[in-house]
Amino acid sequence: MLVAGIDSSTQSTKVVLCRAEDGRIVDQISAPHPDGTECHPRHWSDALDQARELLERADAVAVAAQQHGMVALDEGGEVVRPALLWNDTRSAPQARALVDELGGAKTWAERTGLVPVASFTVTKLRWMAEREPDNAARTAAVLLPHDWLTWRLGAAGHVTDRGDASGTGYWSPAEGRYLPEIAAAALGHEPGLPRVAAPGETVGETAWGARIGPGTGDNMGAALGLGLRAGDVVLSIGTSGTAYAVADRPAGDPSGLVAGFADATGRFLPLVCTLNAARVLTSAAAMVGADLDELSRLALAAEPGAGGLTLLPYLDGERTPDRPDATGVLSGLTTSNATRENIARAAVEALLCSLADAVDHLAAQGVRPRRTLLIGGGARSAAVRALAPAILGTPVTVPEPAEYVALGAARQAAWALAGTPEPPAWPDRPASEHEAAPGDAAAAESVRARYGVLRDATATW
Ligand SMILES: Nc1ncnc2c1ncn2[C@@H]1O[C@H](COP(=O)(O)OP(=O)(O)O)[C@@H](O)[C@H]1O
Ligand SMILES: O=C(CO)[C@@H](O)[C@H](O)COP(=O)(O)O
Repeated sequence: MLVAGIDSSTQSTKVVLCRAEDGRIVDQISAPHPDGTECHPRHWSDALDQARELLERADAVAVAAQQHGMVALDEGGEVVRPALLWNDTRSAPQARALVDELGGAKTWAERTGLVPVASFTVTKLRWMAEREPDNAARTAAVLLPHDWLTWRLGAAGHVTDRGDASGTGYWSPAEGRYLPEIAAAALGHEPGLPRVAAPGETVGETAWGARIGPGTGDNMGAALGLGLRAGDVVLSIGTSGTAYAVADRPAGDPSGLVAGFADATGRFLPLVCTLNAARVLTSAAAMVGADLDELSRLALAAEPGAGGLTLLPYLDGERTPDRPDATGVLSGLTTSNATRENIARAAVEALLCSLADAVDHLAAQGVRPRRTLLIGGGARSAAVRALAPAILGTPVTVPEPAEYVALGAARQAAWALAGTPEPPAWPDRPASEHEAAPGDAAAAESVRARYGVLRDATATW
């Protein structure tokens, strides 16, 4: 039996076809999405259509997709406007207003596991209600990207899962139910919301007769694809930077730094997300006129500390910390340290400092890492892999490069096929272990200290 897992993430769609019994990959394909922070959902289905032949070989399929995006549908199921994505910051003022209106950060964290920032769906509903009242009035149902793709594949009605529902801001992870009054307060009327399927449930059948799993958010998908265990902390360097761990109890962090998501297995997934990750490297590469491999080589040729350069990597505004209007800052520049090598090094160190902050936020909520895993496109950078242990202050495990989100969706599809209470036990994939080089370890403390000073000094800019 074969199963297909779909990862419809910010920059692209990736599909893997695997053997259902052990997850061995037999084929894979990818197709790009347009750039931008809003996207008509038809671009996701167009990208998926390019994988149609591969998909039709599968006996079961499931979709994991970028979280939080607002897909508004009218009475007839037509898309009302392009989806506002998780990295669109226009709803930051609405986020602040919603926090105040519904009783403050502590109440939000207790009720929904989240404190609204612009990423979460609920704030996008409010933005549409205020700025596009006609679109809001026409909105009969609100889905997330994975819900919409799952429906288009043939699900029986609108369906979601706990993982993705927990990123909306109108679902309670602690109680496992919607809070429709919050969606209504944001939008101006109560929209139809997708049914929350059980983990491992079959939610429909494709046109070619394959079972459809419930799908989930991309981070929950990666957790399932990695077979995450207690004590594992994942750092994912994709368009977003994320740090997360599985937990038996829901999180509710009133500071809003940690989002108290649910996972795709019935447990929970406390998670910190930044807006700036792999693209910090692509932007730095463009700055120094290099490709990504050359950027990595340049960074490794520089001394630890980048000759005194520090980059604050909030290029597209930032979500953690909540600074939607922030920009990047390059500090400490002199005539003697302004080299391509130092700029490359500063970019890699900045990305890793931002992830180290994310791990600290998880630790403040009681997550104690025993193993740190590095995944996502950015983990393909040799410089990231080499410098991560020193900046993070811990050895790092890098699973072999693979599409872990898509693999998680495939494992969920295999689960739906098996109809068992637990997902099939797929073997761990090979991984490499990385330790800090002595010179890097000694310098890391001052690199993080300088980064912290710049981060805090710019908080009110
Ligand atoms: N060798 C590399 N070095 C640095 N970044 C890389 C490398 N290979 C891919 N990337 C980056 O990884 C990102 C894509 O990662 P991915 O995890 O697939 O993101 P997403 O899930 O957000 O679409 C792109 O921004 C790409 O530039
Ligand atoms: O908003 C979040 C998590 O809360 C992001 O992690 C999105 O889910 C997008 O992920 P990538 O495209 O970076 O994989």
